[in-house]
Amino acid sequence: MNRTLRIGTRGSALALAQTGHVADALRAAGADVEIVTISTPGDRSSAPIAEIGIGVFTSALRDALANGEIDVAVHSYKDLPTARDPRLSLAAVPPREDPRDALVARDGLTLGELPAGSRVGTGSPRRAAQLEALGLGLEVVPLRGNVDTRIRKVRDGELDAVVLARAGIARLGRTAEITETLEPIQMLPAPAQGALAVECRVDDVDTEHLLQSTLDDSASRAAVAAERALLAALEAGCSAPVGALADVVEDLDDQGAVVHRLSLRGVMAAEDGDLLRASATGDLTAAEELGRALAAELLDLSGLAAARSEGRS
Ligand SMILES: NCc1[nH]cc(CCC(=O)O)c1CC(=O)O
Repeated sequence: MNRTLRIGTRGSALALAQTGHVADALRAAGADVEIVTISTPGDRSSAPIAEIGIGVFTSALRDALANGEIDVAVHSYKDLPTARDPRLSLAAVPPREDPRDALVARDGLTLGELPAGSRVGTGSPRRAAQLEALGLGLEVVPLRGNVDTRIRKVRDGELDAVVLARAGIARLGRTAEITETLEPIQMLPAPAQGALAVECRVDDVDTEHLLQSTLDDSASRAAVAAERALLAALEAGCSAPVGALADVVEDLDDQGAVVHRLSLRGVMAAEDGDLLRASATGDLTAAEELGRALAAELLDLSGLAAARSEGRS
């Protein structure tokens, strides 16, 4: 291809870092690329995400792509709405970063070392619900802003700790500031956390092929597909309290041969704030079915939980 690919990105340090990696990989494959920064309403507002809605970071980028202002859009996958955009093709899911959440706390402390009453910042209902369920007596404080702003609140002494996606901190080269990486058993990440979504126009088959062959990682794509199908089936949107994580695991088939399968875990907050958990394993080629099946199981559990709390009252 001898045209220059215009890659659109948000202007935050995190977005520029992750788009830079995508651009480098495309250049290494011989493509001619240029980066175009697009400002989104999500970048201009400081209201809680739950109020301004899912898609605030991504729809301006998607419109610019559909209109032909750019040829490729790079998103944090977890910020995308679950509904497909018929104008666009999800051409590549690059190898996923560590999907876990991370704690940045004062004085090098871990979650378990934070004294009761410590103020822990997060704007995410998913993180808040899971922090509260740990029973450590932590005070969860609402928080928004970019990675730098959030970490600064700990440095300034305004908060004792913040919880962030490890991937975001890593992409900014600041992993030294992490005081604990949270295990999924305590804190399941957001569906698709740590993954990127690289889109092009649905009719731009040359670009689609280039992105797919240069960037796509099938294991990351399958894992994220399962997590997102679970989220979509729970109709929860980005900031609702749903966590999910799929891992590719080795299993044995009927003949005793090693096969790769998907192991999916999910968590959801019931109405009374209790956490409901479920897990299941399925074929790599049926990721979305696995996600939907686990969502159905969580919905059954939430029905049982609701009936139980009614019985109590
Ligand atoms: N909601 C904002 C957002 N979108 C993507 C990331 C981090 C990188 C990623 O998960 O890919 C973050 C920051 C955070 O949750 O701490």
